[in-house]
Amino acid sequence: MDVATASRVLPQTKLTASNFRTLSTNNSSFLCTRSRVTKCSFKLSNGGKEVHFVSHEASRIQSCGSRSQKSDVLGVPSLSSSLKHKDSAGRIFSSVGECTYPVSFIASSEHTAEEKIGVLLLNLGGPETLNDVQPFLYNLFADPDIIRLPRLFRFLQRPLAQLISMLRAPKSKEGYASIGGGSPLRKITDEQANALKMALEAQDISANVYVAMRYWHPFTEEAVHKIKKDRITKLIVLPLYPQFSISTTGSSIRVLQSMFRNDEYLSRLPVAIIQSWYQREGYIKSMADLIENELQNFSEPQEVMVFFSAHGVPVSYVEDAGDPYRDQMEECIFLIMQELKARGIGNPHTLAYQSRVGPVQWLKPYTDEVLVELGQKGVKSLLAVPVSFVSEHIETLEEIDMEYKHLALESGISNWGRVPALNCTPSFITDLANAVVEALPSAAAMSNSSNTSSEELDDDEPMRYVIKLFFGSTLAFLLFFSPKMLLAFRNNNIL
Ligand SMILES: C=CC1=C(C)c2cc3[nH]c(cc4nc(cc5[nH]c(cc1n2)c(C)c5CCC(=O)O)C(CCC(=O)O)=C4C)c(C)c3C=C
Ligand SMILES: [Fe+2]
Repeated sequence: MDVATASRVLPQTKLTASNFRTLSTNNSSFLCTRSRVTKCSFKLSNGGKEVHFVSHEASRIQSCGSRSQKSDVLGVPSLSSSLKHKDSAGRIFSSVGECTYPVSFIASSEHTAEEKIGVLLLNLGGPETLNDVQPFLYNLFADPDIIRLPRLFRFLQRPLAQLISMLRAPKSKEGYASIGGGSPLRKITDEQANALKMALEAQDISANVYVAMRYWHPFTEEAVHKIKKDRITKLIVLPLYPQFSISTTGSSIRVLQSMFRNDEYLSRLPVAIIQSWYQREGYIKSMADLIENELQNFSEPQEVMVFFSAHGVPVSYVEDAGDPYRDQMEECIFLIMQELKARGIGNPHTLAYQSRVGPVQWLKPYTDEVLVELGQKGVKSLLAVPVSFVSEHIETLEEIDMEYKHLALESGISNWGRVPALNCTPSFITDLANAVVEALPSAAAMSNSSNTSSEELDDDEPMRYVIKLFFGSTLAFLLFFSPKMLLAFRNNNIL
């Protein structure tokens, strides 16, 4: 895939929900001129609506086959989630999400001796002690990309976060207590950062690797402060989420953008952001290796149902806000299964979504419901594969290993296995290092453009604003006074 990841780089991005929606529409064409362009025209075929994105120093990387290819190569990326390409080495990658944003680049600068390269790993963060749980939850629910309130109700974000975090904390604490009293995420992410630094060194690239957590230490702000202190001259932003979601990578990028926008040094710093990398050959093969190994632990490996369990997101993210998460997840599973098939492993498989929170609809099917159904259908052996996250965390160690295992056994699935998270698997870390190397030539300064916040969504159109206002009020009313919500409050299992 090589520079394919770089095609997901999005400095100067206007990260708005309307962009997500507009640009994730299928059957669309995206037209950019080559080299430095001033205008990218995105044309929707349904309805003929045309949207123009103007950028002052625009050039757009299109997926290309060779590492030596210059970053100012422009192309005609497709938005179709089903499109797949082969690179010069015949490896398959897809164009999913390439045009999720209007993207602009300054032409590449060569890697020079004086350069101080930084790699910023984005992650979610987790409470390190039980006392951290409630403030961690507050940070999470105070994020407008996690609880997406209509603009008119934004003033409720923090009080709501306070309320929900307090109600959720006892249940969360139980979970964290059962996995040793805190999240292992910081330790594992630090190990991944060190391993990545070494993997880059093995390619003669000296880089500082920083960890930026969204909801707990070390916070994004702390990492950015270090980057400034170290006078980094080129930065690659690498989310530790293979698939893009508004709620994860999108949220962290929004924070970065608001920090970079108003800082003289940061706004000039050449940056490349790798949006998603679920389709990278190295990642797909590493996942297939883990599955292949784990299947060997079953007495009849070919009988085992391979059960992919991904973290869910509310349906509205995908269907209203255009989050590419579900499409990317489905394609990711397709690629892993294709890789297994190529190795002669043709097990049945299924995908379900776990960890739903609160009274809204989440992506379906739900993991717990599917496990029960599979048990009823007579499935006897099942291998759970956590797929949306690359480190062990509460949802693998507690939710899958304890809750779902228990449910599966109760439902008649007698042979249970679980694929470990990738953590520091060497082939995976090497692939991350390759992704960084491939993105280096495309680093470009972030724009000073003023409007990058997802809070400034699509309220600029009066009609849309009125509609949002109406549905927002209805939603808030339903949310606060629905029997389900009241029941949830009463049972203390809210969110
Ligand atoms: C790709 C991964 C993840 C997506 C998408 C995601 C969306 C999402 N999550 C919540 C609510 C919670 N998430 C919590 C913890 C948590 N979530 C992820 C990953 C994704 N979340 C991770 C890696 C973790 C940290 C785990 C750790 O080890 O600490 C929690 C807290 C834990 C709990 O109480 O269950 C909540 C709550 C929402 C609402 C959401 C999308 C809108
Ligand atoms: Fe989560």
